[in-house]
Amino acid sequence: MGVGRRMKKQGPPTPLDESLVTRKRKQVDIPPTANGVGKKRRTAEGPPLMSGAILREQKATVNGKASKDKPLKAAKPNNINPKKAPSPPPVEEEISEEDENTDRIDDLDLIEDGLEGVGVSGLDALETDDEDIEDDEFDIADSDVVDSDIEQRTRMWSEDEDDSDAEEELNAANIEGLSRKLDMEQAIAETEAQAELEEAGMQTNISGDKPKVLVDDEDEDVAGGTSTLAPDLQLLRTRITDAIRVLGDFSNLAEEDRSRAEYTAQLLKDICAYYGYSPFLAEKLFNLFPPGEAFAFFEANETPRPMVIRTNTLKSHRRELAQALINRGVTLEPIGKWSKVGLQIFESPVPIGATPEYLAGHYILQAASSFLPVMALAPQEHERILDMAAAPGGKTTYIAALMKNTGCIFANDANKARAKGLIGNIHRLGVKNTIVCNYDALEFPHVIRGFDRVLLDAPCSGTGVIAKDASVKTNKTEKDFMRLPHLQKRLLLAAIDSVDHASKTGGYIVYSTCSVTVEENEQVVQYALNKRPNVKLVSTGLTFGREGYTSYMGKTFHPSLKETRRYYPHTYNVDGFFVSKFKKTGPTPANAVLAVNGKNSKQETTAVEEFVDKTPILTEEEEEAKADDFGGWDEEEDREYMERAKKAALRKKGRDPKADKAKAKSSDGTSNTEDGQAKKFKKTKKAC
Ligand SMILES: C[S@@+](CC[C@H](N)C(=O)[O-])C[C@H]1O[C@@H](n2cnc3c(N)ncnc32)[C@H](O)[C@@H]1O
Repeated sequence: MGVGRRMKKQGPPTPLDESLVTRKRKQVDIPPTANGVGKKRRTAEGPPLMSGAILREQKATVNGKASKDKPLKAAKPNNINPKKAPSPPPVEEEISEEDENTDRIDDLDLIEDGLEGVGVSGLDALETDDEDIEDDEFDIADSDVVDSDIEQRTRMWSEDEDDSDAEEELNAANIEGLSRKLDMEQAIAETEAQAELEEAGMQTNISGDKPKVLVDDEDEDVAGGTSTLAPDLQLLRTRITDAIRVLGDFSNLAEEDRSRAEYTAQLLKDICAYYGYSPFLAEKLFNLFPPGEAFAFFEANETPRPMVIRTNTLKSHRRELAQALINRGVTLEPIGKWSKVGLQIFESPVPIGATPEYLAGHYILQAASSFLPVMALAPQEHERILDMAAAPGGKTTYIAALMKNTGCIFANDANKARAKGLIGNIHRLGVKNTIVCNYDALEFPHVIRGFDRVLLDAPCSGTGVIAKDASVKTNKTEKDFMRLPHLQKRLLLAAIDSVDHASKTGGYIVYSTCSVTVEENEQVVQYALNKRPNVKLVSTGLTFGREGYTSYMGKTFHPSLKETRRYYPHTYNVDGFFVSKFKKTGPTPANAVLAVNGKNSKQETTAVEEFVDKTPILTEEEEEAKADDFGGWDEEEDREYMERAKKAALRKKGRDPKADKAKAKSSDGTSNTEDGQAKKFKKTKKAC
């Protein structure tokens, strides 16, 4: 590859080619909605990525509306063949118990092949003062880069070098011109979009005021297909957009004597046929948004999110890494002001999961939204952290990097095979402060507790990462949305009970999922608030993301749920995610049962022997005096807790603990106080 070509790749990606029908079609397809979703997507089009970003930043400054939770480029459509038809409904596969328990992996670390089309990010305009995260002082001008690109690249890095760059460009002399230019661009985009909408209307027989959406006779549903005919995707799509238009302006556009429910039912049916969702999941996801936005969400699930890598600051610096990859012909740029370690990869002639830098552990492939729970956790150096469901380790290794390999992390995963993958990543990235364990995390407060911070990145349905795993569209059933929240609730209580409320530096719990359903998020958080009055929700510290629901479909949640954050593919071009942060304010009250390793939830509420977090609140001197090599815990006390837990569990099963003890002694010659769990615990502690 010649220098010229390489240099060409270094700059921001070129704007989408006007001649491609795909762009137009994408615009046409966004129905104008009351909430402006369609409009947002249209107006985000136009200038090249970075210059667009800079201009938009300037405009935002001009208007004084640089909204922190409204990324200026968030709604930019992906450039991955927007014409692509949605994936057909996947063939239903039988899911093994293990797969079910594993649930979603929100990291791409196992991807080892090269890049093909990579979407344009909406991330780079997100703002934050991520002061906690260090960046480096790599001088880009010293590189072997040909001058012609330096200008572009300086812009590309301006956010690191000088946050005020964009504002400096905006001065009294050019403010008016820039503003006018932006207005013009916006006007052009809107006119284009309008024309295309009209054109779309004319292409069908529904041109006119009242689109024909409702199908009277199912047998004659040409668009939706019959038992013998494949669905007509183009017609289906048009009907979907028309239904959304009607629902957005019902009094004017609906046919006479037709109800909203009829239109909604038809729309849902068409969504299922077009995108391949089960009716159950389509409805669940549809209900999260106004119709127009739901459409944007379903659309976003058809294109992959941008590929992102996280610099491993234990081994490299972002600029140094970027330079090394640029030299290999990789086109990349920082993901945005909100992260100083993320790089978005646009194009690469080499497999990004097999470069020498990758193998040397200078970076990890990690979805952008997967940074967020760790940023919310905000681990401090020398702390003791528990990552309850850690494999394959994207978040664990980020925590280790933020802690600069100090303190101690317990990285746990119930799945042994996945825990091995976690070990691999830990080694590759040079993490030295982490102990990998393989417990059911429900056991945790009885294995070790007293952590400064706990991350529970819970197993979930993966409705936020459908673009990565389309099987979610059909393989999640009603049962999953009962089973998973049930597990998540118990895991969250275990997370809370594992934290030291008296931690001098922490006392925080972060609960996150890569799912967007309310059952797995707000409802789980609300359950924890109900069961543990010794925690409260606090700000995640994340500067963007939508507030969590405080009410949803007749359910009302605590007002503090607005401290939680939701992320969607169609708003920030990131995987769907949910992040919440709790502060533990006191010991678990006596009437609450410390989360136990019960096989059923009843144990939590009906245990005869209650386990109470008796951790006293100590003064600083007492804490210091108490602290042993690992922040202070009492082995005798833990053994006692474990024994009592075990006895309670046996009694509940109707067995006599004494008889079992005798049996255990006779079979392996050891006392049941030295059971597998205690041994594991001892080993773990020794290793630490
Ligand atoms: C969303 S993934 C975690 C991703 C991980 N935090 C990361 O950033 O790489 C959920 C994990 O939970 C694990 N898991 C499921 N049930 C568990 C349980 N009861 N205890 C501990 N881990 C569990 C799964 O094996 C899976 O690795």
